Amino acid sequence: MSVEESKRAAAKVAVANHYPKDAKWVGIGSGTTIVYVVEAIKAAGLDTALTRYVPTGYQSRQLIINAGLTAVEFDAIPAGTVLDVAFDGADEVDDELNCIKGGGACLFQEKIVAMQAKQFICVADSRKLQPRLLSSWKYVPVEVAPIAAYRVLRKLTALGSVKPAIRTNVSSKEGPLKTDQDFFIIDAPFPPLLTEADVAAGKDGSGTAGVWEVKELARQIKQISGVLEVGIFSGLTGPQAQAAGGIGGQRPVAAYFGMPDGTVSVRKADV
Ligand SMILES: O=C[C@H](O)[C@H](O)[C@H](O)COP(=O)(O)O
Repeated sequence: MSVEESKRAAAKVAVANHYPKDAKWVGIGSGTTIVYVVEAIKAAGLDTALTRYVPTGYQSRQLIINAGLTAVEFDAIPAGTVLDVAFDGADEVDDELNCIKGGGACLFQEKIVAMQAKQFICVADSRKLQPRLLSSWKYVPVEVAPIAAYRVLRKLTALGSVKPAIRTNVSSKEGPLKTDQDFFIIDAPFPPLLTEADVAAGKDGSGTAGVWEVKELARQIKQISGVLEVGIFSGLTGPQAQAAGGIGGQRPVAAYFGMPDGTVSVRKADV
């Protein structure tokens, strides 16, 4: 089965298992895999007339509109509204469902949409399924204010990143790539990151200087002035956040992976 077909298979199962029949608010992520989620929503024959779909960027909004669904920007949803579910792709997912996102330059809106949802569901193909983050995918995308970019590069190097770099356009237009917020993306390589289970088992990283635990690295990058958001999605899941009196979490409750043999593999969070 092709990678595209495997993404389609994963999307179909994820929508069948997690799309509430009476959904009023649904978050729609970015990238190539989310296209199949929207396709599956349409194919399910649900009544979507009263459902509002919250995009995570320009591509996501166009996807919703072109599917004949109703897009409502994040800043236009009524105060106190909690999304029933948010679907999105990922660049890599570890054993504990921590994710790397932002390979397609979307991460800030993806994070606020995920964190406004009762449950965040990840859909991907088998290449994204790894025991630890940065096993196959090699860098953490970080969205930064252009004026602070060189400062952030220096701070990332101090945290142990080897040769972080401002992402440039792949088109003929030269210069740094701009996000939907008109910010830059810095791609910061780090070695494979430790999970909570690794830390509990006493593992201490690569043996060299630096921060290698998922949540701690995310926390330290987020603290750098000039950083809008970091492409590590870790910490609480939606249900865990709600149990703690909050709304949603940035870690998915479940991740669906389309496998080369046509099956769909599922990882579920500890909730
Ligand atoms: O920046 C892009 C987003 O985080 C995507 O969700 C992520 O890169 C996965 O994209 P794809 O489904 O194309 O692999």
